[in-house]
Amino acid sequence: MAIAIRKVGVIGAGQMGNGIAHVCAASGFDVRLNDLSEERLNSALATINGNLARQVARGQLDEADRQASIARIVPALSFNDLSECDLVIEAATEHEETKRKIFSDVCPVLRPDALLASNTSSISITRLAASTDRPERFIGMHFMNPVPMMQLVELIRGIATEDTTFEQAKDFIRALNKTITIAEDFPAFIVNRILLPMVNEAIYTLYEGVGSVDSIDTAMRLGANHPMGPLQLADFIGLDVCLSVMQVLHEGLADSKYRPCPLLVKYVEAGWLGRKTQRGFYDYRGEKPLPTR
Ligand SMILES: CC(=O)CC(=O)SCCNC(=O)CCNC(=O)[C@H](O)C(C)(C)COP(=O)(O)OP(=O)(O)OC[C@H]1O[C@@H](n2cnc3c(N)ncnc32)[C@H](O)[C@@H]1OP(=O)(O)O
Ligand SMILES: NC(=O)C1=CN([C@@H]2O[C@H](COP(=O)(O)OP(=O)(O)OC[C@H]3O[C@@H](n4cnc5c(N)ncnc54)[C@H](OP(=O)(O)O)[C@@H]3O)[C@@H](O)[C@H]2O)C=CC1
Repeated sequence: MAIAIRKVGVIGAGQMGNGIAHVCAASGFDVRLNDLSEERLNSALATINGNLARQVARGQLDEADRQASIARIVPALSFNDLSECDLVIEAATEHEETKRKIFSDVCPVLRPDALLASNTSSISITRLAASTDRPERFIGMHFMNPVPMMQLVELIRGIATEDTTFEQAKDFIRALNKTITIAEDFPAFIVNRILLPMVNEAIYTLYEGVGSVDSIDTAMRLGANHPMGPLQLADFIGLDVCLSVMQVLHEGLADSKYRPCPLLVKYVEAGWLGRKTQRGFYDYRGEKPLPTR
């Protein structure tokens, strides 16, 4: 039975969670934003405020709408604060056990008819759904980074996702004024099946000494008209996410062409995760980003 989606819970207030909360609130939905710490939630609200202000400065939003949007986002430190949500979107770390633990903790407090979605970049929706009490009302809803700027949402049904869930998810994404593409539930779906091997290949190009960080990013920005070079993009996505996606592809498709570049592994092991840790293929701690290799 279809339910009206008015109140949206977002679990994980990082790069993606704050962007999803931003677009939901700006589209008129009430939002409950959850993360592990009050500090992270406050930081996310500040980021959202800044990005909304950026849209006001660009004339994409008026000041009254900015204020109304931010007022619709309520921090939710406890999963109990999500109990009245019609839809909950999980956007926590790309680590299957973390997601499964979130689902086992949050499902008991949700209404039985509430929908549950994951913003996972790559992990099997069917497998994640099986770890919930509602595989029929579970779906992959894959937003792109940065969420307020990117038009696409990839929609992925698990084997048990019901038609009503699928239709409601499509209506919800359309209400966000986003464009839907449908992917089958195979490792990394469509966008990351194509994009992340390219990013991994750019890291191999650096690792093998074919080019420098600067020459590789310049080559692809000016040679292929990419808005960001692949190494800049890797830092933007997060090197931990890039590595997780390559590991899911490598394990899920059992093809050595998806093996993560050892240099990517090394950066993640060093905690150099890109922009979110101020250092990855570039060092962001100074005036302008400086290549770290
Ligand atoms: C990994 C996955 O699972 C799937 C994915 O998401 S793959 C990644 C997909 N995303 C991409 O490929 C992004 C490629 N980059 C771009 O399209 C563009 O560089 C961009 C849209 C991100 C920015 O475009 P731009 O014309 O440079 O915008 P501009 O106004 O100059 O903004 C530049 C800055 O603002 C950010 N930005 C602008 N508006 C923003 C908003 N509303 N919300 C968040 N960030 C915003 C940009 O990321 C960039 O960051 P810094 O402020 O730290 O420098
Ligand atoms: N980065 C990208 O470009 C894209 C990422 N995605 C996907 O979105 C999801 C989030 O990615 P991203 O936003 O980049 O990751 P981030 O690391 O930026 O944010 C993840 C957030 O989830 C929090 N978190 C971790 N465990 C829990 C928990 N148990 N309960 C609540 N919050 C938790 C983290 O807190 P803490 O840091 O304290 O652990 C962090 O604030 C991933 O599945 C990723 O694959 C999808 C599209 C694009």
